[in-house]
Amino acid sequence: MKPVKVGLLGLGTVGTGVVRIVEGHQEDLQNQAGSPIHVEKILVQNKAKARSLTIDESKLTEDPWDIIADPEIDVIVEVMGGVEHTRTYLLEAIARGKSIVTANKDLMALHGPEILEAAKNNGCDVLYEASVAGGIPIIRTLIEGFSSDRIIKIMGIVNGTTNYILTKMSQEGASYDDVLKEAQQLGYAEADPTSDVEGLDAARKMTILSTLGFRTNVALDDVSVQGISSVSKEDILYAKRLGYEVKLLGIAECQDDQISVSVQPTMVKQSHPIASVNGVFNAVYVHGEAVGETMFYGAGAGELPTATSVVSDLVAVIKNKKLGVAGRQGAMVYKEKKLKTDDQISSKYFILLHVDDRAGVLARITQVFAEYEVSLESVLQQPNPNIPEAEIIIITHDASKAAVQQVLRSFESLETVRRIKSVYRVEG
Ligand SMILES: NC(=O)C1=CN([C@@H]2O[C@H](COP(=O)(O)OP(=O)(O)OC[C@H]3O[C@@H](n4cnc5c(N)ncnc54)[C@H](OP(=O)(O)O)[C@@H]3O)[C@@H](O)[C@H]2O)C=CC1
Ligand SMILES: N[C@@H](CC=O)C(=O)O
Repeated sequence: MKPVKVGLLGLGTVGTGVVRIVEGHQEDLQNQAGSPIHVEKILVQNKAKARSLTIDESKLTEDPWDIIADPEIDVIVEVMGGVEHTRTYLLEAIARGKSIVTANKDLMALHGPEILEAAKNNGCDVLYEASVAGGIPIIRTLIEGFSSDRIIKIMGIVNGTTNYILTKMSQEGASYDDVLKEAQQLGYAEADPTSDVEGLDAARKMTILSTLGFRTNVALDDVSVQGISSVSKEDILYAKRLGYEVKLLGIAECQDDQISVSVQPTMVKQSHPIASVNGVFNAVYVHGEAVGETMFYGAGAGELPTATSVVSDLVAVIKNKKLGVAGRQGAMVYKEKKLKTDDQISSKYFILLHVDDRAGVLARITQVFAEYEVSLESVLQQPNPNIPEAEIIIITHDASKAAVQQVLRSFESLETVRRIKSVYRVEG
């Protein structure tokens, strides 16, 4: 049986897992794909680097064209990361008729439509299951499992690094910097972890999920993004006392074909299943009009979980080629994009203020909420021994983002409000 020859771009955390699974599960993979699968050549930056697995050195190359231009290579598996040069390599490979498997959410969020169009025009597949939520098969689920439904909400913990950091801060009182270092050592964080902690990695993943879920071309610029660098241990403790956990949540909603997509630290009610997703685990909650609420859970990063998704895409690509259906998926994106305005985006909010401790202050504050028609679920005023002022903790009912922003602007010019300490969206 003629083997399928794979060119692997990258032999880091994920690439190493891909080699281990292709070698370790060869017999099963061969039975499913109908051919042996050989990793023929591997692109790395530095051939001399020590590797955590034994590899035939003659397979390694530092020249991408050794792989892209090799007519013997059938499929390219891209697990090297990066955007511009990677886009060039993949478009060149597609132009030569090679199908692609990639774990690269940065690339797919920014250039997905162009790459998928090129693949379709050249009769190739581009599959990218590992690009969102590591080992959870959420992309296949959105494309196939929910093809019959209309999705109204996708809410996810889609970044393992930040969930690992928030969990350790919440459960062990660990410091942000120490846990970030740990996440880097464990291979969860991106080469530049700023994209994890500032929410950009999650925003890229939400761009991909909302495009597939709502069947419209969501762009990265459509996603409002806030990371976790402003989350303090104090906020986490407050959340706990009130029955919430702080999570970096991606939230995509669609009502009457109007959508909103955001990523922000969010207070999630402890009774919501997503609140108990801890460590490097990810979860994606999908609410469909017909199916109701569903949730998908698993490891969101790391060598073998991510490689599992990559290799299952590889099997799918090989099967499609054998069946003669490569590059012939139906249209996944066919609706005109309509974005909600801030007036139309609604949720509950947690607001923590430091205020002067004197008569009439609470009344003045609640009056501001009333002026902008933001109704309140609970208000708690208490002294804080660590500050000279009093604290007011407010949880609103559902309110528009625009109205809450107006309230916060009013507080900035209100003399009795010394500090707007924290503001969080609330879910659950
Ligand atoms: N780590 C994870 O858990 C997950 C990662 N991903 C995505 O998978 C991809 C790979 O991630 P990961 O394995 O963690 O990355 P690593 O940094 O661990 O590995 C990158 C690999 O690519 C090689 N490489 C990088 N740039 C170049 C270049 N310009 N030319 C040649 N080789 C290059 C490196 O070579 P060398 O070894 O010589 O340095 C290395 O082998 C990224 O897109 C990432 O976002 C997706 C889901 C989870
Ligand atoms: N850095 C990412 C890796 C997977 O996509 C994460 O932490 O989730």
